[in-house]
Amino acid sequence: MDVYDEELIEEEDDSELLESKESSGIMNKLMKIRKKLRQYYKNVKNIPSIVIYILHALSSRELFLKFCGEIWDHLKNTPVVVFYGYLWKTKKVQFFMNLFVSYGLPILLESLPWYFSRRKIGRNLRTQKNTITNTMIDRKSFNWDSSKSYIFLTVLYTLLENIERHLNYKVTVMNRLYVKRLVLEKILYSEVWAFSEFQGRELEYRISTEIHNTLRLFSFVVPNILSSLYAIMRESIELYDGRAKLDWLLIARPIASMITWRIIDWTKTQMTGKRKVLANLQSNQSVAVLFDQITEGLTEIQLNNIQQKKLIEYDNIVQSEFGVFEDLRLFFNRLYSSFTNRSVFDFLSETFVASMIMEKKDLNYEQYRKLQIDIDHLVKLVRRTGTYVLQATRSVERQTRVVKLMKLPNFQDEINDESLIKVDDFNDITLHNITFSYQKGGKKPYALNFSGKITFEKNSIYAIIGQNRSGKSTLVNLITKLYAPQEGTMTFNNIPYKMINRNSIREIVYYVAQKAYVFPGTIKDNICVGIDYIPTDKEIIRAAKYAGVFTFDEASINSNGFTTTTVESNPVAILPNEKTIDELLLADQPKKKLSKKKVKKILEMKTESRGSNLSGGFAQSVALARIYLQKRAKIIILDESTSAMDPIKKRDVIFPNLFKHIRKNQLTLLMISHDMTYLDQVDKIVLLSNGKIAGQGSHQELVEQNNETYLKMLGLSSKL
Ligand SMILES: Nc1ncnc2c1ncn2[C@@H]1O[C@H](COP(=O)(O)OP(=O)(O)OP(=O)(O)O)[C@@H](O)[C@H]1O
Repeated sequence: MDVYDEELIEEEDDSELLESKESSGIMNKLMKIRKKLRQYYKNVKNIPSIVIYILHALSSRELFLKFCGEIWDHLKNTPVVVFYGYLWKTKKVQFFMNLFVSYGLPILLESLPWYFSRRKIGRNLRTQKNTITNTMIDRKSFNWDSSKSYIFLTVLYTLLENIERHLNYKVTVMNRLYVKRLVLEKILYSEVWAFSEFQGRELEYRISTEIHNTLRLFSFVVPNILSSLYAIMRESIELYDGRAKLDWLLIARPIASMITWRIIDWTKTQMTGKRKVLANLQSNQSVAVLFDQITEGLTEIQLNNIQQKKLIEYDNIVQSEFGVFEDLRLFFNRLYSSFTNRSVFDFLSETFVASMIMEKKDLNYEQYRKLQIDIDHLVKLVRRTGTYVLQATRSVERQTRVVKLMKLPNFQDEINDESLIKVDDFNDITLHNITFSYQKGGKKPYALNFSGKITFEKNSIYAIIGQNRSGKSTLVNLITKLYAPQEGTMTFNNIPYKMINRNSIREIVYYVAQKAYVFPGTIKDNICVGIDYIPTDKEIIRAAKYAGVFTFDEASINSNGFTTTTVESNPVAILPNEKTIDELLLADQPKKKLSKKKVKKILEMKTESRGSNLSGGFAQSVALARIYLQKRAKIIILDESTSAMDPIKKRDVIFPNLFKHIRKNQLTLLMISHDMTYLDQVDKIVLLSNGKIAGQGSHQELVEQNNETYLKMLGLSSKL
């Protein structure tokens, strides 16, 4: 039980408390006992240690409060508490439905007259079935009344059972969906760096499933344990009332039968069961991974002719599976199961006990059956309770990984944190003497480690350049508050970054990555992602046009959409300037403008996950188009977002439109690129090398300074 793990019961700082109370006599004794107890429970982690721990906590008010605090600290991150807390905040109806269906309804049904209680109806049904059967055995005439009542009770029983089941099912399905939403919310608002140990699929499937399973503890397992315990109590009382007819053999037989079945099951598992399951799981997983790899890298596999190697990999997995199937033990396992399933023990023991009891207690067969059925039912209840208790233990064990996810650092609370400043305009950003490392604790190697100052001001265009791994993207990561530097100062409008709400910074910034974020939908959907108004067709077309979405090799568009071949730019396909939507769409002069049909076709073209049906440069154009629809952004950051575009498109469409847009709207552009052709058009270049500032200034200034690194990058240095 992780609630009672070492952390919780380790030597706490209540030593002060102990000392301050040592003055009083009785208290003194209590303290000594408590010290001893503490010594004991420190070493023992089992139920007695937990009981002792609780007793210890109950010995003073302060310790009790501390104990409650500690328990809460542990519980608040458990899936059950987190999930119900989440429902309470976001979906109260579902919260109350959970409580009602799991706890309220069973209590309600049990407290209404007997024909509302499944337990009581079940008992009546068992008795009536026995009576009807025995009427037949005794060759008496058929009892229509009992039969009618049996049918009626069966219908009622099924109705009640299914109402309960249906409600349970509904709540469970909804819970499952809300669990996924909770996980999604955690992912969306968690610090990106905290995810290294979680994989996307694991978060979506494994964690969701584990949270869901642990919720069963609260919504299914615990209510069932409680209702089974209640039923055991009631059924035992009723049996006790008729104890004159009871005999120990009657009780011992089903217990012995239960134990026998346990032994049979255990032996079976020992023989082959677990090994088979394990092997199957492993091979399934390996096959899934192999298929994943193959679909991801199919192009490379085909072009490099490595299909045979992949088939051999599969054959190796199949071989390991055969290793298990060839095992003779499987055959013996089957043989053993067929024999034990014939229930020899059950049959012989029952007939033996029946003859003994009927004679000893002077019972007829009907009376004997009635007793036996009630006892069997009781044993079944005990067995069921045991299974639920086992399930409960497993659920608790499962919590560890989920708790880890719940504890992931996230900034959801920051959204409404009033103590942080919200910036709503942009003047400047400065970074001064920054040291930053991705390693925990800010240890070497440093991604950035510079002395000096970098400033980004409003209404300006900046190019951030440098060789691979020089720290360009890292600089952007710091500016967008994705990470914080270990040393140095960073300010936004002269306010230290630490004091600023990160969401407010991100409202002002619009970021486009190198690998375009393309999701399944249409090109139009992908252009409009993330904006909080509905743009007109005219706005969308203009954005697309500025970003080069219509600048392509016309031959590459066919009846199925685009081919993924590299395209050569066709500047003649550029749309005309500033026309009305109808003019834009109606114009159909193939050599100069795109027809309405083609524009529509492009915008409505289906995109696949990760943009797999788009060429790299085209996907980048789609992503770039988004910046032209941003109305709040004051800073545009492009992190190699044009790297896959052809040089003609960049020269004729992308850069002219981009710079015009930035200047016209008085925005600030931070552009990371390995493209050197536009550098004379930017206001300032920030040159990085190995995490340090290698130069700053306009193209002209850097050339005049004879900046070695810069000239080298331009290919102008003799010291290449
Ligand atoms: N998420 C990360 N975790 C650990 N190290 C990282 C991470 N991102 C970058 N680094 C490391 O930080 C250093 C700087 O990387 P960064 O991506 O900032 O360089 P860059 O100049 O943008 O490079 P490129 O031109 O290749 O994109 C590199 O050594 C890189 O390996």
